[in-house]
Amino acid sequence: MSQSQHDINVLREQIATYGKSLFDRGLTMGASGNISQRLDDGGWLMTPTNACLGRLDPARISRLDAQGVLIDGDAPTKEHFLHRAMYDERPQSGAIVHLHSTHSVAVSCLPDVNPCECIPPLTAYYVMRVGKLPLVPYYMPGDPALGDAVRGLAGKHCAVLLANHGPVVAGKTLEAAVYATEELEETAKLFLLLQGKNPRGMTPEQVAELEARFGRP
Ligand SMILES: O=C(O)[C@@H](O)C(=O)COP(=O)(O)O
Ligand SMILES: [Zn+2]
Repeated sequence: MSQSQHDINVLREQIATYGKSLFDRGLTMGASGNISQRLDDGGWLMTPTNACLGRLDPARISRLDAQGVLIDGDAPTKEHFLHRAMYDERPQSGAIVHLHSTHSVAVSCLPDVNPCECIPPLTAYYVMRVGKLPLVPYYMPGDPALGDAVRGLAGKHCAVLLANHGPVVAGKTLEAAVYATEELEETAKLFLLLQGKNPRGMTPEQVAELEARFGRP
């Protein structure tokens, strides 16, 4: 059964609350970033294009039907196809967060980043929340080709890093997607702090043990 209007309004409020929390902590700036939530009827709530995540009006959050047609609220983020590509490949995911969080963006600009795993497994929590983070080649924001590029990776990865742009992170719930985005940003910071220091990361055995115990994110 699909959600009631009341349930959808609660989800709208939740997007605005998390958006403000992320913005207030400097995890995204200006009108950058976007958030979406899958709905039971096959549609989505998405933040409107050019909206500041810190000042979202829940009533103006875009609601799209299962075909991606706007049925309520303002025009959606220009990355709607990127979010939809990720949902198509990840039926287990209920929400997606895209930010321009500083340290994650910095990693996305490094020349020698490993495109299969932009940040090594430095901590257990990173392995549990984010896992292997692939790099998506640079595309202009809003380019539909970005959706196709993400589609090829999203089935196996809950998070991807857009080159010279920022992270896109899916979670079972919006809370889970936000937590994973925060963990990614903190680990990107650690990774940058440790540049040139030859850090001791998690061993493949330790990573495998975590995956066996907690599953892949
Ligand atoms: O970087 C961009 O332009 C977009 O990816 C973005 O973060 C904000 O775009 P809108 O969601 O369309 O405002
Ligand atoms: Zn962006």
